[in-house]
This record gives sequence, C-alpha cells and structure tokens, in this order.
Amino acid sequence: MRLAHDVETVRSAERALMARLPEGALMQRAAAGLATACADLLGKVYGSRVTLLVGSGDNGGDALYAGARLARRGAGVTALLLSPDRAHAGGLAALRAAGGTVLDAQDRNATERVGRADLVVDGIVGIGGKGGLRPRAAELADAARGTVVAVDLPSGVDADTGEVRGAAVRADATVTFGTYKPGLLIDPAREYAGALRLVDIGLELAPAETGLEALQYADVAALLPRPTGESDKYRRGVVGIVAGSARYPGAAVLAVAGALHGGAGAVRYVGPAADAVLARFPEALVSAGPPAKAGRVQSWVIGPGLGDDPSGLHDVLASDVPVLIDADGLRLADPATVRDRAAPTVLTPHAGEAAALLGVTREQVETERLASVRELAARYDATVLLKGSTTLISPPDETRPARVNPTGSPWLATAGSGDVLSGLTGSLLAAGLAPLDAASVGAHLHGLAARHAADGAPISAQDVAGALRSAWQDVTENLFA
Ligand SMILES: NC(=O)C1=CN([C@@H]2O[C@H](COP(=O)(O)OP(=O)(O)OC[C@H]3O[C@@H](n4cnc5c(N)ncnc54)[C@H](O)[C@@H]3O)[C@@H](O)[C@H]2O)[C@@H](O)CC1
Ligand SMILES: Nc1ncnc2c1ncn2[C@@H]1O[C@H](COP(=O)(O)OP(=O)(O)O)[C@@H](O)[C@H]1O
Ligand SMILES: [K+]
Repeated sequence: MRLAHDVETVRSAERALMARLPEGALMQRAAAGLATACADLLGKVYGSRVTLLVGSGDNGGDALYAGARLARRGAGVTALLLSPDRAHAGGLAALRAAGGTVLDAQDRNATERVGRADLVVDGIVGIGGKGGLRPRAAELADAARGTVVAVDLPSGVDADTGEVRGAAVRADATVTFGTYKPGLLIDPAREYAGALRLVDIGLELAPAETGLEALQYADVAALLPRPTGESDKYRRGVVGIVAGSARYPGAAVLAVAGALHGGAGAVRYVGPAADAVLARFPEALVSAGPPAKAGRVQSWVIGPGLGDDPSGLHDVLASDVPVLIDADGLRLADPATVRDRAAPTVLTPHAGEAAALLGVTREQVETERLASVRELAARYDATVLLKGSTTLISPPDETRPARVNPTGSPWLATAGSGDVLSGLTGSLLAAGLAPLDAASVGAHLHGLAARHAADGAPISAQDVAGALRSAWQDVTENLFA
C-alpha cells in the first residue's frame, strides 16, 4: 500500500523524531536523498548547471544543502533567493563553502540562470506553502528549460487536498520526504508533480494516521477473489445488473461485460435489453423483472443506461445485499433511502454527476476532488467512487483513509467505460469484497485493463472489458515476480 499523510501528521511525526536526533540531522537526510535523486536525473553531475529556486523556509534549506552536495561533485550551482533576508542560513553557508553562487531572485541575470540550467530545483515552498506562487517565483519557474525537480512537493499546490488555486511549479519529478502527501496523488496537483520518489528520513507514522492510500499490485492480488475446490457458481457470488433501456441497450451489454470479469460465479440481467445482452453474452441469466422476482443475488448494480425509469430502484434499494448505483441511478436515488439501508451502498459518479448531487459546478468538483468525494460519502452514508483522471474512493466513515487509484489512463475517457467499471465493481461486491475494497480493486483493474488495451492507441469500452482478464493476470503474476 502506498500511504499519504497530511501536513499536520507529518509535522508532528517530524517533531517527535527531531527531539531524538542531533540538530539538523533530518534536513541532512532529506538533502542527501534529494541530491542523489538530482544526480540520477542529471546522469553526469560534473560540469552540469544547476539552479536552485530558494524560498524562505526549510524547503529552501533542503535545496541549498542538496545544491552544496552537487557543487562538491563538480556541478555549477546557482541559488536564486526569493526572500534573501530569510533564506536558510546554514544551507546558504554550506552552498557558499562548496563553491556555489548566490544571487537575489530580482537580479537581472536570474531568469537567464534558470533558462540555461540543466536542472532546476524547486525549493520555493514545501508543506508550509499557502496558495499559489508569487509573481516573481512564477516567472522564474516558467523560465525553466531543463529538468525540474520539486523538493517535497511542487510549490503552489495544496499538500493536503491536491488543489491548485494559482500558479504552481510544473515538475518532471518530485522528491518527497518521509511519506507521500495526499496532494501528490490527487489531481489536479498530481499532474504538476511528475515522477515521484520517496526519501526515507525515518519518520514513524502509525497506520491510523494515514490520510490517503493507494493499492499496489500486491494489495490488489491479495484482495482478488479466488475460487477453491469447494466453490460453485452460487458460492462464488451472483451479481444482478439493472441497466439499459430501449434507447441505451449498449450500457447493459457493457455492464454485463464488466461483471462477467469480476469474479462472481454468475451474472443476472434484469431489464429491457435482454436480447442485446444474450446476443453478446449467452452466459448471462436474463429476466424481464422486476428485480425482486429475478432470483437471489449477492449484489446489485443499477443505473447504466437506465434512462428515467425508476421502477427497479425500489426493489434494489430494499434488498439486503450491497448495491452499486451508477449513472442515471444516481439521479433517481433518494439520499434518505440510501442512508437508511442496512446493507452497504456504493455510488460511482463522474465529476458532472457528483456536481449535480452536491448542487455545485463540475469545475468545483474537479478542483476539490477529495472534499467532494468525502462530502458525498457523508451525505449518503455510502462508499463513493469519484471517477476521473485520478479516481478517488471514500468510505462512509470519514475517519478512515480515502483511497486513490493510480492506474487510470486518459484513454479511458471513452463512452461506456464507466458501465464496464460498474459491472466489474458489482461483481467484486458479489464475490464478497468489502465496499471500499471492491471499489478500489475495481478501479485498479479497470485502469490497468485500459492501459493493456490501449498500448498507445484509442480504445473502446469493449476493449477495456476484453482486457480485464489480462489485467487480472498481470496483477497476480507480478506478485511472484
Ligand atoms: N520539519 C522538518 O523536520 C523537515 C522539513 N523538511 C523540509 O521543510 C519543509 C517545510 O519547511 P517550512 O515549515 O519552513 O515551510 P516551507 O519551506 O514550506 O515554507 C514556509 C515559508 O514560506 C512562506 N510561504 C508560504 N506560502 C508561500 C507562497 N505561496 N509563496 C511564497 N512564500 C510562501 C511562509 O511565509 C514561510 O516563511 C518541508 O516541505 C521539507 O521540504 C525537510 O528538511 C525534512 C525535515
Ligand atoms: N482523463 C482521464 N484519465 C484517466 N481516466 C479517466 C479520464 N477520464 C475519464 N476516466 C475514466 O473513464 C471512465 C469513464 O466513466 P464515465 O464518465 O462514467 O463514462 P460513461 O458514462 O460513458 O461510461 C471512468 O472510469 C473514469 O475514471
Ligand atoms: K517545493
């Protein structure tokens, strides 16, 4: 599991550790890790040109000490001080002693120093940053032509939420200390961070303090359902799909396609697109409805392509099994009814749907993804999966960490791919995964399947469904690699 912690938690872990270590030891660990990462990015340190953008806090101190290490290995290092009076004194002395140059960021040669650098180190602000870059910092950051490496996080982004309210540094890589910060994993900030490298500085963080987590291959592999000798199709779980309409029969086909690859033993389809479903998937069990008469299932998926027909919703929400609500179902479901359910509910909106449910604009949801998914989970007392460039999943209990899925691909932005995800996730629910696990494993496999299918070229939602098997194999094989 990749874990991220918010600023307050990082600060208190740092305080505890600093109390046990000699003064400055922590910053030296950070600077050593940063210098190594810079050297890797440069390839050859000797003779390279490095420019440091240095703010008023310890983030600038990290950059200065790392710069001193690079200068000792033969790099030509220039520090540009954005607040010359407040720059880290020890770091400045170290850089000067190593032969580095120090300039005021207002110096007329400053922009040119940035433009000519092979490597630009962003030490403007770290976890102490508030709001976007000030104009001079933005100007200098914009002048970079070489590789940009951010110290701890790209300056200008919000460490806890991933929000980007003003100008921010666009890094090729971010070297972060002690733990990931949520903002490094959540869009829009994630896009600014580039490749991530974590430097261990010895911080001790209890699992209960985690703010955000991302499943890795091994976590997904451990959660995937596996049939045993005792299994039969019913014990493996049956997923019921209520989807499609005369107008949108394809959504039913795609949701069933996802469900058939999610580990349940059987897929029941209820709705008006039975012919289309059977033509494509003879293995589906179809019935004309209503859901209450369709036979026993271990989970329901309702919503893809449903149109305005709310008739199946009552039966499904009244059931005592987990229910996943997607697409049109989200509009039709009454929040109080969802909240009152005894069995779990999972909602899977994209940003537009989430905005409609919250009564805000789509832009607001996209800017404040974490707050939006948390708010929906609280309002519906449900697990909520917010789709998009980084998919976020919040459990109903806000004291438990949210999850973020790192596997997605922009090729997934194609009509119908969400229907595949809802079927897949419903199938994982039927197979017995807890709602948070089903949603995050579903998003993980779905994103991976898109990558397998796309391989650099456009894909359709059917291609995503078709690649779910190879994504599943990939996850389980890598476990033993
Ligand atoms: N505390 C520790 O033990 C360690 C901290 N480390 C580094 O220290 C950083 C945190 O240092 P600080 O707490 O000094 O905070 P920062 O270096 O993040 O910056 C705080 C300073 O920046 C100013 N500031 C805030 N927003 C700004 C903006 N938008 N534009 C310009 N200036 C702005 C503030 O007035 C304050 O003076 C971490 O991100 C990490 O890089 C590392 O050295 C590891 C150890
Ligand atoms: N830019 C992107 N990067 C990665 N994944 C994306 C991006 N845009 C959309 N997706 C994913 O594509 C899927 C689209 O689902 P959805 O919006 O419900 O489409 P539809 O309703 O057509 O099925 C979701 O899984 C979402 O997370
Ligand atoms: K920074």
